[in-house]
Amino acid sequence: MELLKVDNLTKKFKNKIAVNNVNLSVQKGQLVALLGHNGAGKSTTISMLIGLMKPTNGEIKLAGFSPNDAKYRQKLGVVFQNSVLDDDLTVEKNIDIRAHMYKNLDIHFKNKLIDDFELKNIIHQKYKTLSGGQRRRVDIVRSLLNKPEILFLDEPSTGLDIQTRNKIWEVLNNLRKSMNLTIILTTHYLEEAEDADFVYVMDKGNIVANDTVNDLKIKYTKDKLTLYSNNVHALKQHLDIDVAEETFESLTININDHNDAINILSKIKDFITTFEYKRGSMDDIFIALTGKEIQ
Ligand SMILES: Nc1ncnc2c1ncn2[C@@H]1O[C@H](COP(=O)(O)OP(=O)(O)OP(=O)(O)O)[C@@H](O)[C@H]1O
Repeated sequence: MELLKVDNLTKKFKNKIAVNNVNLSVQKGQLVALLGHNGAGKSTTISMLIGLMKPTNGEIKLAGFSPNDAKYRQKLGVVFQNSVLDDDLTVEKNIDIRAHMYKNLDIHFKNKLIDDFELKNIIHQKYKTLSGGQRRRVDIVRSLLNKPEILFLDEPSTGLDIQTRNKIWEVLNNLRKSMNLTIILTTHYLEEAEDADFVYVMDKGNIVANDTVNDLKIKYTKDKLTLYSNNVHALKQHLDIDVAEETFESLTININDHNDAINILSKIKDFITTFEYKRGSMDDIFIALTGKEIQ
């Protein structure tokens, strides 16, 4: 079922077009990534989707509602790049202030979130004394208290260590299963986009690709096979395929998949000492589409 539909979304700041005719379609329960460099237009897009910024042009519908409908806002959870919590209040107080804003708050769900995101032993600490990872976990709990249908995460993992990032995603993935939660995230982390059901790549305000991770890989990446040899010259003569990179001890070739690799390896096995096989990555996709590497 289509939950969010965005048509020709555009935002101009004076003469600058920050978001240019963006179309999005998000199905309920999907994890959708908006991937792009600094300044690509991701945050501006999110700001319009959460009703914080008025589009210059275009239409946004969430389950049929527009951003200025109260029902639209009730369906949202938002984690901003910069926290909106009160530095001088404890974690508990910050969460409770938000919880009191909801008439039908599910206390069990609130407690479950506090457990799942492991906030119990920091619950009496002031927000300003928390580490970046702890803050982010509190921010996410705050955004989920109202059991949103759709959660917007604007660069949720920036500056977090790998363990915190994994923990956050473990809990979010469980919520996706149990609540059929839909998540839209903007990210610079390719690994995060790798798990997405669908990816929109943004560059200079435009969507330059929209596809599943698998299809993006098929279209824009090649697997690489690096062959190491004591006699690179002889190896090259036995390969009937173009060489992408050459060093004094190795040749690297672009191939379609592991079946190609097995065929090639069986033909030239007597000429190599060892090999490396590397599958195409999201990085390759980004470079192919924008000419730049993402961080
Ligand atoms: N209020 C504003 N006034 C003028 N220009 C703006 C404004 N907000 C954003 N921009 C410009 O719009 C473009 C898109 O910015 P945006 O913050 O959406 O990018 P982003 O992809 O989210 O980048 P980042 O990854 O750094 O957060 C940038 O060139 C930015 O300078």
